Amino acid sequence: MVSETMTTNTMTADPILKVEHLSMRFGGLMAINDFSFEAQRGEITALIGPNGAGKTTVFNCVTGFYKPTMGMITMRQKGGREFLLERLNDFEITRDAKVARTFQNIRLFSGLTVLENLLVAQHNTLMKASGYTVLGLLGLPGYKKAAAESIEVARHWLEKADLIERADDPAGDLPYGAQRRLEIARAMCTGPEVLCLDEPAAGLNPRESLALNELLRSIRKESGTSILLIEHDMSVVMEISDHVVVLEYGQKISDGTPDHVKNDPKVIAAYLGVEDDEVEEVIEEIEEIEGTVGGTH
Ligand SMILES: Nc1ncnc2c1ncn2[C@@H]1O[C@H](COP(=O)(O)OP(=O)(O)OP(=O)(O)O)[C@@H](O)[C@H]1O
Repeated sequence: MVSETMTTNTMTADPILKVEHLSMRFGGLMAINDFSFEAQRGEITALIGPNGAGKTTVFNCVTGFYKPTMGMITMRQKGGREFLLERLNDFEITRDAKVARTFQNIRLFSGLTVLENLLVAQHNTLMKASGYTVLGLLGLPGYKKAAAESIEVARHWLEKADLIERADDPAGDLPYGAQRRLEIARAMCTGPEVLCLDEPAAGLNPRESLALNELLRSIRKESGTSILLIEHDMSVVMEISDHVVVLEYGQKISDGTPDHVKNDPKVIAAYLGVEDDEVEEVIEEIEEIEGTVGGTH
């Protein structure tokens, strides 16, 4: 029997992230209520749901910005090392577990150049190579090698994000869509195993949206980084995601492939703002209206 909440192929399952029984309470509000899902290694997993459903709260729990009221978030790196993210601080989640994130609102160093933004992201690696001493910065061969490598990494991601021509321009001068890609390139420079993107397509025009899709696809294909995505733009979600999880009022209402989720009456009801048993009726009405409009041409 196929379970109501279909998940991706369990035969080949290799979850990089497991969220189990997650709950988050803000005063009297249960923003997330006993929410569980898995993100598979190397896949793009999208977290969708109406406004206020709790998507950003889940993200904030995964990335250490919030400590969940209850639940367990396990991240398993490709080498087999496991981290219980709910027990770590945000900087440990980034540095040790290798989970990177971007935010709904762009947070670049707008006065620094595009290239400098990518080099700053590799500060931790460079400081380690310096032995945390000024002498190290000046003379250690290990530091020189690490510095050359970080420029190579930056160049690689500049090319992937189609920003190489703008490398020496201040980040703040880039068009909006390019700034979004720069944020993602900057996160990739830290060598993450999981990349969490909070509404990367928000405010993009269709051309910028296409460039974003291409960048995300190339990240999945070439780096093997797993992507966890919150997104309102359904064309982006349906085109690039391997797996979609739907939240409503802090609870999971659907989980499966984009096609499964798209046709799930519970999801349609949540987005239309109607009761489950009214879905068929509403869809018929919409089809009738579409038919009438189509018929006038
Ligand atoms: N720090 C907080 N303090 C109090 N309430 C919060 C806090 N963060 C989120 N909430 C509440 O939790 C609920 C879920 O919010 P959240 O931002 O996670 O939803 P969302 O699905 O990301 O929404 P949107 O799509 O609008 O960004 C909302 O009712 C919100 O008001």
